[in-house]
Amino acid sequence: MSEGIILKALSGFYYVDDRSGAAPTACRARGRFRHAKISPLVGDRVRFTPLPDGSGAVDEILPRRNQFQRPAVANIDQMVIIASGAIPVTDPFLIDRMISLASWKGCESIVCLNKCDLNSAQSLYEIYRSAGFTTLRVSAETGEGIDELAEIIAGKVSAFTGNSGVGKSSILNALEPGFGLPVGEVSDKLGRGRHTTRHVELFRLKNGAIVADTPGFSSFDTEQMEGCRKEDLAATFREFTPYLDQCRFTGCAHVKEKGCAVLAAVKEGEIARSRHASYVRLYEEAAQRKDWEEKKRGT
Ligand SMILES: Nc1nc2c(ncn2[C@@H]2O[C@H](COP(=O)(O)OP(=O)(O)OP(=O)(O)O)[C@@H](O)[C@H]2O)c(=O)[nH]1
Ligand SMILES: [Zn+2]
Repeated sequence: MSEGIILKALSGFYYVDDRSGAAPTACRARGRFRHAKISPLVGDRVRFTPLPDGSGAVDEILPRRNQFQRPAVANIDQMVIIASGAIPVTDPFLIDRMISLASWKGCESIVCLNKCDLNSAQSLYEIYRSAGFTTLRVSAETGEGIDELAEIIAGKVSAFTGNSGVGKSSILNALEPGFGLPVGEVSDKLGRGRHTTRHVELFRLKNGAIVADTPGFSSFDTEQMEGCRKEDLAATFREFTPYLDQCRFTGCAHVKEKGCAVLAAVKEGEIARSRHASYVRLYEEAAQRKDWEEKKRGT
């Protein structure tokens, strides 16, 4: 039996890389996974049996460190959230939702502001820098900041996410010239990308980084995203931490309560307004999701 990592899942095949330098083995999953309703995910570490015809069969999925539904990947060390101050301009809510989800799953977030040749994304830069995230400016076009990004992802498994057309594939091409990933035109009047990337795929870069390019999302897609319980949400906003035990009432929701230390910090400019607004939106969503799940269970 061999061991490897699933780089790509397409049309019922899982492409498993065993680090031998040979092309990945196209594997089918054993029937028992289907019966147990378990699907192997891109990023899964698996044991597989190579078959005489060059294909293989996935026998076992090794324990996952984490798993995400959108993008559908497992075992991610860090989310690299690509955003842009140029068209298509990124809504900070999308960044905050990704960061919160990643944090809940035990995964670091890096904010990478692309297209800085067109727009320096100053307000996004300040929001995420001051919240304590590694925030960098890059340009896939001019190459600015690409070396810094290469250092941040070296030796780790990173997922590149971001709204469609923000330049995820372009950045991968800039990191590894010769990759030649297809890049879409942002020609649409609304400034949306064209969803060039349709599936999740992991790429191994020369510096040992493993990177997932994921399909770009729109705000519509993210409405259906998973999330944590409302009680766990504040802990996924890292800059709230120093204030969480300073509120007047225990169990404070930090939404509009009297004597809330988080709200006071927002007022003082110590927490960005957009970050708190995202928190409130996610809080309301989490509350609704709970109601809905309870109704579904008939409780
Ligand atoms: N000026 C400029 N244009 C860029 C930059 N990065 C990407 N673009 C352009 O933005 C458009 C979209 O780039 P993609 O790399 O396809 O974006 P994506 O995020 O992978 O898009 P999806 O696959 O739809 O999620 C292309 O026309 C790129 O040439 C940049 O740093 N500067
Ligand atoms: Zn509070």
